[in-house]
Amino acid sequence: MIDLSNIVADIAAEMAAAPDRGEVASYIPPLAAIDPARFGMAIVTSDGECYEAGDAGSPFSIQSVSKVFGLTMALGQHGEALWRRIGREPSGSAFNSIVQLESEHGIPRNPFINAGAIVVADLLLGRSEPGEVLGEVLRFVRTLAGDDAIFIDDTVAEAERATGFRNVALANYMKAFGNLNNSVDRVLGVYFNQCAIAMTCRQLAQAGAYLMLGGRNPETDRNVVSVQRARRINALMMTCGHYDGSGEFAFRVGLPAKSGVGGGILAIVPGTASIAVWSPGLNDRGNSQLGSLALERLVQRTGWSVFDPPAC
Ligand SMILES: NC(=O)CC[C@H](N)C(=O)O
Repeated sequence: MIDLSNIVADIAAEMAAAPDRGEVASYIPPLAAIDPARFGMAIVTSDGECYEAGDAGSPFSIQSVSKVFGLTMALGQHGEALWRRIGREPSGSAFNSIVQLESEHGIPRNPFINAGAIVVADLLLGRSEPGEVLGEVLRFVRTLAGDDAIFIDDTVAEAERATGFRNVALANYMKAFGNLNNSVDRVLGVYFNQCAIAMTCRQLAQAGAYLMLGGRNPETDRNVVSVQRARRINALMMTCGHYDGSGEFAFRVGLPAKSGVGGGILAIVPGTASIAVWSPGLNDRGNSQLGSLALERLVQRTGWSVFDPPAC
């Protein structure tokens, strides 16, 4: 019998003592100010329990973890047509890289690198106003988490707009290839604000629960996506969710997971658990250093990697 309360408490204690905490993202100024000593973890299980430790109740900037929610919404609106504009292969490049776009005609490798998420933002926009779309994204995440307290951190969004030169470059480059319908300004208005959503580990683990349950949100008991779509989103998280660190993460942890430069990671154990970890220090691939380590320890103690045999 797995004693999750103890496991989560032990991991949080080990992480509190960890000497190498990585480097906090510095290119978005408000993120640079976050204390690297923070660590939180929350696990929502398929039987509705929530186990948590450390700073699991502190909001943090979810950044690229939001790409999972954006993709889920865009697939709901556009279905398989989305894949005409975005690939499904790992990039092996940094999250904000531009290099592949030139030889690949402005089609981003996958929806979880910045370029891919910018095209997703364009798809979400359609002919609507950025404010409306952001309202929908926020409503979606609040519904998934069953918590209306989730908010967009305007200071972070503003800082991203002021410093997001690479994202402006990516968007312009894809626009030149005809892969954005809206203006760069409108698309990035959605993208920057979506990245600036703040959530706690508890809220994030709850929001990801539909991916553990074959598309069903346990809060509303409604299907957010079909079983097949949940499986496919999980597959993309496994292969692309940690950018050029995705192979290493699969090797060490073996779970579908999506990271963000705020230091958050959402990881899914299909049929069993939805897990959110947060520690702001990043490794050299821009993924949470201690978040990855905490998940590695968790799968070692639970046998939850998708590459482990089922528990007998
Ligand atoms: N990896 C990330 O979390 C990147 C998201 C960040 N908002 C950016 O665009 O650079």
